[in-house]
Amino acid sequence: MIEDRNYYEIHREEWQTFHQDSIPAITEEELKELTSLNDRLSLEDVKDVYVPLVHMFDIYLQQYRNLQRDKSRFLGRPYEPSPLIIGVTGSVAVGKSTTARVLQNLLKRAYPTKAVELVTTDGFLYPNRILRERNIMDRKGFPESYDMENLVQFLLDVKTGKPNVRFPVYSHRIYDIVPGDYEEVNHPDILIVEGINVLQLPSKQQIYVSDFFDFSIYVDAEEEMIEKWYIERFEMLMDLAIDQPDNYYYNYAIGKREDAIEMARGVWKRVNLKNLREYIYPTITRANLVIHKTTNHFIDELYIKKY
Ligand SMILES: Nc1ncnc2c1ncn2[C@@H]1O[C@H](COP(=O)(O)OP(=O)(O)O)[C@@H](O)[C@H]1O
Ligand SMILES: CC(C)(COP(=O)(O)O)[C@@H](O)C(=O)NCCC(=O)O
Repeated sequence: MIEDRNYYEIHREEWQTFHQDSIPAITEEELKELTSLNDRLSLEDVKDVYVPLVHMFDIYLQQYRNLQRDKSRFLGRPYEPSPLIIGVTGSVAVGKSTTARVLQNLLKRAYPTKAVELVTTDGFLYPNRILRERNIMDRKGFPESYDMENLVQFLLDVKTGKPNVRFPVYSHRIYDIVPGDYEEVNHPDILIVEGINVLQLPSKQQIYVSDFFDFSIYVDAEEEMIEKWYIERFEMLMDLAIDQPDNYYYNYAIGKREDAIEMARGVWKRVNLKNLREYIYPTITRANLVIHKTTNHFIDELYIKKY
């Protein structure tokens, strides 16, 4: 956990009482509908943690719009709305995608007329072919495994209002970039960018990914817990692969379970834990908000940056 005078440490019990009158209170029906979209997420977490968070985003969104509007008026330039961008980061398997998806759904609900899009930076990993050529297949997720220039260009295009901006897609199922597959965002009002690398400093570029962020979140938990969640997800991916010979996890799924789990533990330690310690965790102090999770993904504390 972080100890920093630049953060307000807020316990869940206090956090859950925060709200804004500008956003209508969520109904039990809506809560049930939202959690049914993601059965891993508890109703309490949505209500106690994510709803107040979306209420706080409202402050950022209003300020962002006012600032952009006043600035263009001052400069005598036409007001061109650009998206508010939120970054979500943390270790592999800490629950970033789950957090990003629930935020997307809650923001859509709070702003029914606004387009809220989600992009994961996995799509900007180099394809396995290139990782193999560069002999960095065991460095997947480390800074050198991402095409950061392309990611920065993507964010620049979206922020500056380019229409139909494409981005590549990564699949855990094939453990690779999906060849020729792209998704696109078209003038979103809010964009959530989720990935382990989004608060990292660039090695070559002049611009950081985080230069485009209006708000950033780091999802944090103890290493031993994240390892457990990583292994559980690995087992779930194996279970899904059992009848799919073309699935990356198939060979593990049909082999001895203990061997597969031992292998996954090795990957966790050699790759993902190393990456967490060397490159991901050091970015925690750049986040505007740290969400701290404990056993069973229960969120116990939040840290909000003061300045
Ligand atoms: N709030 C939660 N409650 C229960 N399980 C969760 C929660 N958040 C994530 N998980 C589980 O933990 C594992 C890792 O989550 P995921 O969102 O895939 O992590 P990441 O995107 O950080 O790699 C997955 O198996 C997911 O289902
Ligand atoms: C592709 C990833 C870097 C992305 O991380 P995630 O989506 O799990 O947050 C990661 O899932 C990964 O594949 N790491 C390499 C080692 C491994 O776990 O196989």
